Amino acid sequence: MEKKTVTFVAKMDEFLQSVVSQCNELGISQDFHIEGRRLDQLPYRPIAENSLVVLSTDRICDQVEPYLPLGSQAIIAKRMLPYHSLREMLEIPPGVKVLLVSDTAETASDTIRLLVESGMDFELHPYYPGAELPPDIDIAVTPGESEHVPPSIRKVVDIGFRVIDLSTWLEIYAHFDNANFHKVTARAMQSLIYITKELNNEIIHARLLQMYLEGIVNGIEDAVIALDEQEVIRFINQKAVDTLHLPGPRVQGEKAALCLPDDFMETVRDCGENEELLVDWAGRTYFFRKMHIVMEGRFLGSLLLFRKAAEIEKMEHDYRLRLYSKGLVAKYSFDDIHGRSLSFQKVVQIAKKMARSNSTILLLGETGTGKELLAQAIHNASPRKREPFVGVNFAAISESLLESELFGYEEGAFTGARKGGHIGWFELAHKGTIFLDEIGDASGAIQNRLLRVLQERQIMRVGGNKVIPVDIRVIAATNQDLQQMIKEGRFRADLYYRLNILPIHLPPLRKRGEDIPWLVEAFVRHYCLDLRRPPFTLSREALKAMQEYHWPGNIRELENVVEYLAHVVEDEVYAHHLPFLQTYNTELSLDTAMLQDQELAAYQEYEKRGFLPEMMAILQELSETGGGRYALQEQMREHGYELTTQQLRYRLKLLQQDELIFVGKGRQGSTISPKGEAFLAFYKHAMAKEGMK
Ligand SMILES: Nc1ncnc2c1ncn2[C@@H]1O[C@H](COP(=O)(O)OP(=O)(O)OP(=O)(O)O)[C@@H](O)[C@H]1O
Repeated sequence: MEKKTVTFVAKMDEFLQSVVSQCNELGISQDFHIEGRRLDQLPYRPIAENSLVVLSTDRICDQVEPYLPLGSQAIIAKRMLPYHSLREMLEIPPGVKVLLVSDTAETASDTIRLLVESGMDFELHPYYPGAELPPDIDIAVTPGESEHVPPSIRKVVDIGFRVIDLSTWLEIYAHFDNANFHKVTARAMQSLIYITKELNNEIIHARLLQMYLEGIVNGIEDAVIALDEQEVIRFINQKAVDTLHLPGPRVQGEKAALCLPDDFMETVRDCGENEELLVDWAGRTYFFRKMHIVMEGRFLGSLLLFRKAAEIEKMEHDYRLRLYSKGLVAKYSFDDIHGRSLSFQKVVQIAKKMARSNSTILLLGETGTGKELLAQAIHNASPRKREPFVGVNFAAISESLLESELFGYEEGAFTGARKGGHIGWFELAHKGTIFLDEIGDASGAIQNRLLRVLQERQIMRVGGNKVIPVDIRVIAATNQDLQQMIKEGRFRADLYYRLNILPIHLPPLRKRGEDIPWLVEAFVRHYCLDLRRPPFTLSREALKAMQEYHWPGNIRELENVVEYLAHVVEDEVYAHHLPFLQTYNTELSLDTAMLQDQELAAYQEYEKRGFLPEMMAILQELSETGGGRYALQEQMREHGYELTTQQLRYRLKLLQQDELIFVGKGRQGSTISPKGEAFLAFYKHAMAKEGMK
């Protein structure tokens, strides 16, 4: 059978092209001979006789009429949106303002009508070249006219040309009595089924996602409520239902003001975006936070999160306890720092100011001047106070261990490396403060690595290949003259400049004699309380002697002296009681039976580490001669103890920490303390008893 002709007439080529592709898609070209004419072609490309003429719009009827061949009939095409455009349109949130961009006012309003008929419920504003652009719109929809979209639009959805509606195809088939229309509907249905399936999958996916999200939000510890822009409750988790004593999640969909407590709603309104408040409702304190939900630049509502303040405090407390158990806390604050001299007050004032900044601090001062105390106080006055404080003493740990302790190591980094690797001090200090004590004792290799950490704020574990960023505040301290060490090539100048950003010089005690009475008073109070004994006073000449003494061990030494006095004097201290004015005085020495728990612990610790005899030999040497480290090293060698400088320094440090010796600055050397004498006597006594058995 000869195919009948259908001629489509339109102003634009694009319409004719879209008809051709629709005919191919739906198999219409198999039933009809399809022709296309642009309006301006009609004078020289006549329409075939007996052809059915389909006009793209009724607006061109008058222009086409003169060219209609005798006996041919014209119909107006009804148009619809292409199915594939539906998906993209559904992604636009309902109620949003959308610009409908087309080439003319007519096509713009035609498309708007089509969209409204298809159930799209966003606010559509027509736009075409020359039209005024309404304000506050950043999404545009266009039927293949994206070149007319104004540049201020952020998102463009091109739905493509409107295609011929199925009812028009039915009219064409009916006109020629062609019974094949069912094939066309079948093909059209296929596309629809495909789209429906896709949408269905998306709905299933969205439901699953919602279930997951609800599971997550119900699982978290915070109470959560989501309100839309009309303050209707869109979501509420079980925790919120319980906290506010609500009848159940069925309040979802209700106006918040009608079902949530008044004082709660007051907080919701008072709280700004992303603000956090501490509020009291029904006699309990809560931590409340409000966040705005914004999509495609549009405010969709608010997310309210709240929790009992006591729970947060408990969490913080538990966290602090964990830090305590690992020894990662700073015990001291500025309240524990005594001293009223002008020079010292200045130091404290500067330190308090520096605490607020994040910059590196370098504490310089002789041994015992309070560098570590100050570092802890700075940490506790800084915004990092709730985070770890990690102290590293470069003199107390051997070079071989130091690198892996500082930076951690990966599993298998070396023989003996722990399974699962090991977290280093820099990582432990993340978010907190790392205190690099005795930095002058760091070896060249460690100085190199430290420099890199300070520059890059990231570390790499030993045997690892991953860089780990660390957010740390660095406080370094030394009693050595770093500038002199730089001159001698023992300290890197660039590391010094990285550390010396905010330097604080702690004055030695001999330069602030006016502090001595205050310090003595504070330590007397402390130790007498500790020993549960009445406080004692210092005679005028004892105080004078103290102010005249040169205090090589600074405040640590003064503290030790007061502790010693607290053990041995009754109610008044005279100059002859002062240990630094005596050579060893048996009458005043502690009875070995009086060995305190702390000393006993030290004794057992040395024994456990296997260097009790060495420690006693050091004490013996110091009790006989005293003196500098080099001489001591030599004397120890004579006694058969081969100690490296590092080892000797470490042992002296331990003895000093246990208050058995006083360590002087530089070449001043160390002296045994009265406690040390008692300790030594106790040891000798124990050895003698051992020998008699
Ligand atoms: N201003 C002070 N007020 C009260 N106690 C102080 C003060 N300064 C120091 N101390 C006490 O003196 C002792 C030594 O202080 P700290 O360990 O901080 O000194 P340091 O300068 O770090 O010594 P080193 O260089 O030997 O490590 C500590 O017991 C500390 O509590």
